[in-house]
Amino acid sequence: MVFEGYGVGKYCNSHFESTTYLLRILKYKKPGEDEGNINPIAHTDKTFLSILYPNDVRGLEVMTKDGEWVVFQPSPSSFMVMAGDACMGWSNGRIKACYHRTNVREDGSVRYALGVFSYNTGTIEIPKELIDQDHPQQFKSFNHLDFLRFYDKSQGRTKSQCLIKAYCGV
Ligand SMILES: O=C(O)CCC(=O)C(=O)O
Ligand SMILES: [Fe+2]
Repeated sequence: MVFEGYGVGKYCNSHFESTTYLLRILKYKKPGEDEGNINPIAHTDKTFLSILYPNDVRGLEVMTKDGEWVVFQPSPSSFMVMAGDACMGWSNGRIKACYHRTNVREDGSVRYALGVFSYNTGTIEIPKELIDQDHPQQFKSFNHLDFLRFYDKSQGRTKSQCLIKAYCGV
């Protein structure tokens, strides 16, 4: 859908042939008084796409482009699809990586979510159709798995920042 929406559907097959998925069960709760912050700090995912299916406990918060935090309202019939850093690189910055955090506020509530995270095993290149005078190239081609290694090494120092610019920004 995303590829077709941008008129680059012809690259879809080759992209999916080199896509791999990670399925995780996530569990978060409001931290106890002596626990500090046990939930993920604000971040962008390092994925291409992340798909979340949570239970009915609220907690996922997403930052709007105006800098406001909004709480995602879970419903049994909805999934949350978020662009990660790799999608931002691939789309030449047209699709922004979603800045989000988990913040369970209700005492005793436990948030469970199923997360499907997609990664590309090859080199990600911006489709030439997405580069023009109005949209000059913002990212060099990059290997997604090498980008994850770069992220791993920068843990703690830059964990909360969108790293894709630091990694392969032009
Ligand atoms: O609370 C959630 O479901 C999202 C967790 C999250 O941001 C992540 O695992 O990257
Ligand atoms: Fe996340």
